[in-house]
Amino acid sequence: MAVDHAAAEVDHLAAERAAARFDVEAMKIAWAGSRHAVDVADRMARLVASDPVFRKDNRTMLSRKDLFKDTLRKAAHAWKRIVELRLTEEEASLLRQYVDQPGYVDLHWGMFVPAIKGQGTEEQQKKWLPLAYKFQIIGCYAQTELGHGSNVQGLETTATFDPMTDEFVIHSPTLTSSKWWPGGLGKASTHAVVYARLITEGKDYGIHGFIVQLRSLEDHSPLPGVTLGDIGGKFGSGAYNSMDNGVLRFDHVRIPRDQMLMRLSQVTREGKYVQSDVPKQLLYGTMVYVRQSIVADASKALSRAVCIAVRYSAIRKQFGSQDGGPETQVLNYRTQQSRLFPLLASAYAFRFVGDWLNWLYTDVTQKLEVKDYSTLQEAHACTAGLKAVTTSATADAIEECRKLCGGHGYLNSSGLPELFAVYVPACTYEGDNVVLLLQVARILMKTVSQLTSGKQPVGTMAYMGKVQHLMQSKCAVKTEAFEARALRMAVNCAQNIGQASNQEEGFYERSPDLLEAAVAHIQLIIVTKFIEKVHQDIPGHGVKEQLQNLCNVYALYTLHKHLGDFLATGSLTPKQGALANEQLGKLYAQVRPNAVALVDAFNYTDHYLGSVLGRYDGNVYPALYEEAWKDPLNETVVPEGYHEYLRPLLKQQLKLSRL
Ligand SMILES: CCCCCCCCCCCCCCCCCC(=O)SCCNC(=O)CCNC(=O)[C@H](O)C(C)(C)COP(=O)(O)OP(=O)(O)OC[C@H]1O[C@@H](n2cnc3c(N)ncnc32)[C@H](O)[C@@H]1OP(=O)(O)O
Ligand SMILES: Cc1cc2nc3c(=O)[nH]c(=O)nc-3n(C[C@H](O)[C@H](O)[C@H](O)COP(=O)(O)OP(=O)(O)OC[C@H]3O[C@@H](n4cnc5c(N)ncnc54)[C@H](O)[C@@H]3O)c2cc1C
Repeated sequence: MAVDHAAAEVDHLAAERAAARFDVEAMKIAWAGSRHAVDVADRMARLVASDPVFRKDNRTMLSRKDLFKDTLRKAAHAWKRIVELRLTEEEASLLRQYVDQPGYVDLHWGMFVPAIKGQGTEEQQKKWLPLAYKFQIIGCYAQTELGHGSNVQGLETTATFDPMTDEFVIHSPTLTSSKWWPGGLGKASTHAVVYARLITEGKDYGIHGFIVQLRSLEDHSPLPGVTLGDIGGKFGSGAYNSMDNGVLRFDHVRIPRDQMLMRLSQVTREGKYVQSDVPKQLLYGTMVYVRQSIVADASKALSRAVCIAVRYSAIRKQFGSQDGGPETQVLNYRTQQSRLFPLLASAYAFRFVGDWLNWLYTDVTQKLEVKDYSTLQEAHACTAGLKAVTTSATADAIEECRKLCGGHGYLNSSGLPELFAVYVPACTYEGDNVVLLLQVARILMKTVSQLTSGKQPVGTMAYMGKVQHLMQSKCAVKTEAFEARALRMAVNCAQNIGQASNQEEGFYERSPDLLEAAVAHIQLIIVTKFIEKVHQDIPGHGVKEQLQNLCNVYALYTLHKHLGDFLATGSLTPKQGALANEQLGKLYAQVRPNAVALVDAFNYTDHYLGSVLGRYDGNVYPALYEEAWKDPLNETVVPEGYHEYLRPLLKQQLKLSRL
């Protein structure tokens, strides 16, 4: 049962809902993963929607200061509820999701705690995690600097070991070494995991993590030698401005030696650097964790936007009534369908690939615990690539949904401008998408180069082992065409790089093609995982059929959009390309009667959607009208400034016209 719309008097979308050819309740389970997941999400969504502290309809009208204070208030209230109701970790994390306001807690739970868990020794975890779990300290993840973000090895902050005092001296030697961007740093955090170059016995050992206290636990003032603040307003109103992204400089700040995160390497009391027998890439482990959770978030953001656009498109009518008949629902226009339904299919595709990625991440983590590092590269390639492809597609899709809602989509009350503004930095944070795709491309090139040596690729690269077959065959319009396209693009790149004077130069020259090869590889993964999902036993009347349909839409739409790649690599013939497009049109017709029910299956409350256009009851026009009157500009009939600026102008014009 959906949440705060139960009491709606009229369901303007009732006819749409009645037309659906599948069991929506069963689809909710397929989307959420289990009956239990639906129930917990429902309970948490209700809890948030019914609590006035979590109100967010006025957010875009708040000043930055008020918005920040509102975020602090919501975070404190959420924590109070979590403690009072003894919520489980699963429930608490859903509660935070439905509160739906970026804030320091995201970085505290999402990066600070995982960094200590992943890079701290058992002893360090015992010391710091209980403090973090009880919010006795608030932490952030201070990696990026003013001068370097993507190039982590280029960071300049130093941590120099002083054997005299058994301390590290943390220092910002240049302006560009100032930490810049960390969320929660600007105003809230008391501590940070700071990434700095470790220097001991006069040698620079590169980037390592350190736990550094930044503010007093008594009065929140910065500790001696620490300069910090907020980096300023960001894109959009409301949106990510609730987050205090910060700047931080150190002037020879001393921390005890045991605040270096020492699971991967240690510095002894004498100042000797000791490398553990684990791969040094584990330093990047927190980023791998966050990237997989960003993929899960992509389907949430995309499904929100699509839910708004589908419901509104079913309500909105334009044209077609010249002879007095009813106007056409814009959802019936073929163009609206061909723009919107692929996004609906993508929301489902990203949801399922996100689940799979979560499984992969859990599997890798378990292997790491028994010192099996064999799937580390696979985890890096999949998290980096899927993060890049799903966030770029989602950001574009939210903007497309805004356009699909016409003029009203541009109003803050549609929820779409803020959703876009909050979401779009996902293309940059946790690794710029281009930089991440180039990481995937490097791994692809490595895999191609190993094919001749007989080394069989594994995991998501396994298809490359079918090189003989895929390089020659003409493909049916199925997964095989995606495999052939991805492999041939990668092999073409490898051949072109091979002709350059050296590997690095070749990689640099061919990087635009490499990006496309990486995208092709990742799209193959998304299609494959969607197909695997629909091959599972999925209960509920018509549910499997709908998912099969959406899977076909996602695959054929991707094919249509990238037809140039498929044709250029000879993976498909032009005739097959045309047939695929033909088929796509037919699939849209099958989605149409189910579209509203397919977005209902996301089970979002009106509070979470935060959109007058996406209301469950479809009662859009009165809501739009009422919302307008709430704007602060409408508090007075005659605007402030009339007497200073409008009246004199109007009087002056009167004089001129009399001349
Ligand atoms: C409407 C309201 C709605 C409200 C919604 C509310 C919710 C909102 C919540 C929002 C919360 C969002 C929080 C956002 C947090 C953002 C935090 C950040 O950005 S934090 C900052 C994030 N910053 C970034 O992401 C920085 C991006 N940059 C980087 O990650 C690295 O510098 C690099 C990967 C690009 C290069 O690395 P580098 O070492 O220089 O050089 P090489 O390339 O030579 O690689 C060497 C070897 O390592 C290997 N390898 C590499 N990575 C990994 C890995 N992860 N693992 C394993 N292996 C890895 C690689 O394959 C190679 O292997 P091999 O060939 O030798 O075998
Ligand atoms: C909202 C937000 C929140 C953030 N939160 C945090 C946080 O909590 N903690 C933290 O430490 N950091 C945080 N960051 C920083 C973020 O991780 C970095 O901004 C991100 O990793 C990108 O790095 P950059 O800014 O150095 O971009 P740059 O690398 O300078 O990118 C600029 C351009 O150069 C291109 N480029 C760069 N390198 C290459 C290359 N090798 N080949 C081709 N093109 C290239 C990029 O594609 C891009 O177009 C946050 C950023 C944002 C926007």
